[in-house]
Amino acid sequence: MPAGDSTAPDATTVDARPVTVPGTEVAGTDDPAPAAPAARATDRRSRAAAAVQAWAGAAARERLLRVVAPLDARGHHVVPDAPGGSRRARPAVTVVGPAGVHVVATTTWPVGDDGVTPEVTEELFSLADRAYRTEAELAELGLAPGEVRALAVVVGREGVDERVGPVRVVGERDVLRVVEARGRRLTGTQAATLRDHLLASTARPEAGPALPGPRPEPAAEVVSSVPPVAPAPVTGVAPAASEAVDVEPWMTWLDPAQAHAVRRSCNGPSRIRGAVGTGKTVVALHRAAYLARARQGAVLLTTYTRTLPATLRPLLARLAPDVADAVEVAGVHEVAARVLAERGVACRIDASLITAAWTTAWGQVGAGSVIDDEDHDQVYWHDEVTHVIKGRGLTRFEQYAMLPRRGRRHQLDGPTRRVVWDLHEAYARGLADRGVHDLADQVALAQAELAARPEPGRYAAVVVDEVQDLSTVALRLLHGLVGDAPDGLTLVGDGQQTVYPGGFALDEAGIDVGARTTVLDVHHRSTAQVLQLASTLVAGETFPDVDGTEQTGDAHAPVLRQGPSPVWVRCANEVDRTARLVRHVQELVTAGVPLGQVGVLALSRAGADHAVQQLRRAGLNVVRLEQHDGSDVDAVRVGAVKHAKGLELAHVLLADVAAEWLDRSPGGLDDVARERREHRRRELYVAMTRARDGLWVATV
Ligand SMILES: Nc1ncnc2c1ncn2[C@@H]1O[C@H](COP(=O)(O)OP(=O)(O)OP(=O)(O)O)[C@@H](O)[C@H]1O
Repeated sequence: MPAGDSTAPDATTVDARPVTVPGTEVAGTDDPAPAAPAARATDRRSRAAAAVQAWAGAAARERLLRVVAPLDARGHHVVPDAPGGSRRARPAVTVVGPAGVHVVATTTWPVGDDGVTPEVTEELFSLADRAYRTEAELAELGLAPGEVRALAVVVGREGVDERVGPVRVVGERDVLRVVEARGRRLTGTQAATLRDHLLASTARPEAGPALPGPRPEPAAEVVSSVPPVAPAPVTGVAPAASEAVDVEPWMTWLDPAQAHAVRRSCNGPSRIRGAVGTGKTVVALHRAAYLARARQGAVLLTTYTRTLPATLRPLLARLAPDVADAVEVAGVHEVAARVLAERGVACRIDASLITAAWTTAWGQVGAGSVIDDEDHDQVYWHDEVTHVIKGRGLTRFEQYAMLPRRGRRHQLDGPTRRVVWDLHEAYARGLADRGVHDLADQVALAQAELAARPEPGRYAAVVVDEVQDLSTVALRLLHGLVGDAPDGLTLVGDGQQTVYPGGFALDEAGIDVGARTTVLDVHHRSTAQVLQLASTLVAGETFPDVDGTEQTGDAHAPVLRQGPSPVWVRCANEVDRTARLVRHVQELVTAGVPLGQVGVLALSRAGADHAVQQLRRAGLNVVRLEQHDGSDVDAVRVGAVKHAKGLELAHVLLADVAAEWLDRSPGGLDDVARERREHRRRELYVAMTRARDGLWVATV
């Protein structure tokens, strides 16, 4: 078909050409009817116009069906769109198949240099709106929002590939290639489910216009995972093992609460929470991509853990190649460092000088004082200074004297707090004397810098994963980047997995999430057996949630996936434990488990170092988690639990667990011992729940 045909009349253009439409009694302008009264003439004219419009609509539909015929021939389902949209909307079809969902319409896209006319703008806007409505409808079943694409086709053309907002404009002869280039994303069962749903919905009347834009906030305090319309059972459309797709299953198919959380529109900062393995990181990735598509400007996806961004970056590139460049994935310290560098603010981080500053301060203030007791080690006071004091950005002793110290069980009296404050000041002097800053200073400097000279356009939105690990100052920094803008700040996390003792509440950082919280409750990672053992560690325990309340963990739906029982070995001594650990890794390798799917996690650095040494001695390839760049290297992952946050492995071995940490009720513990034990057990809980299939714990 010639290029010029793209401007042929269609349903949006009332053309008065003299055409006789078969099956109608209405003729064109040379109607030989005898002269009649004016009213009858007007009536005839309007009936003629309607008939021509109907004809033109039918022709446009036919043309559209010709455009998608090659897809039909390749096994994609073509579903006619429901009537609706704007009066001038072109007919559209939804193509559902292995390559995802495409809402397709033809366009009068300009051929020459005329630019985009208002008519084309309206066509594309209308198509984007149809795709948006389809996305909303299919999200109820769990289809990931990014899977619905809007395709405007220039009839008779080849080699056209333009993007106008969310709409991709392609030539007719490019359609098949463009669609199939997306690879195999949906299983046959999923595609058929979507087709049936769309076919059923085309039969029902439109729910009225639903243009993209601000949507009303829900009245409920917490949005439950139950979608507004009962979805098809997730299990019914989840990919079966025999129907492999080219992408990770979660990239295209979400559970309904996840899909809701990704698309939810909020008039201010919002929160997404859920127990371990409920897909929070998955949702964070989807939401970052979703916001990048919906907005002008960059989106920041950030987290506290330095190692997690390296894992997230390649996932995002696969999930959303179309917007991967618009999403910056960076740890919060990386963001702070960048801000300072851009503004020429000096900030020198030097680990050995930082340690020297601490050691000197401890010698000057801590050693021999009331805080130098048997109950607390220096790590406790270091955490108190860096997380509790500096993490909040406290500047005066009076602030610290009154602080509730949420999450720290051991109460400190006034004189003790005074000593801790003196220690903090001595440490600060020590850093200054050496011309260095620690990581808490780095974030505080960047936060102060941005507060003094804001940069409102830097990011269109910020999505924070593992928010429970951030400090108050880090949250202020991130909040400062986007403020309370609609959908500006999305906080994702689980207070039960807190492994740093800052204990902050969102209001300390000036953040109010109001009723804008979504709770995820389908566990997607571990077997029921792994989860059951891990859950005993936190059952009945409370933790200070970022909403300022004391919480027990979020519940999740029963886990159906079954696997072997976790192994708990009681070893005679350390030598015995190491030998068994190495042997178990070797057994997994012999059983065909890839080395990269085995993780050895430790609670202490010494435990991780020892495991690395012994595994290497046995000839096994090892990569330290803190040095891992997220690539798919064939080596056992070894590291501290802190570095395993957000990660998962098929098999997890715990290298340095003390038997008493697993003991349910030791009794008679004072506050300090109780706090330490709770902290340990929370870390163990995080470590164990990194395992998808196998868990091995050895105690001495
Ligand atoms: N919709 C889904 N379909 C299939 N798998 C999913 C889905 N959502 C999540 N998963 C899988 O579940 C596992 C856990 O997901 P994710 O890491 O996002 O959970 P999380 O809540 O962030 O976990 P944690 O808090 O324990 O770190 C991953 O293997 C992920 O691929």
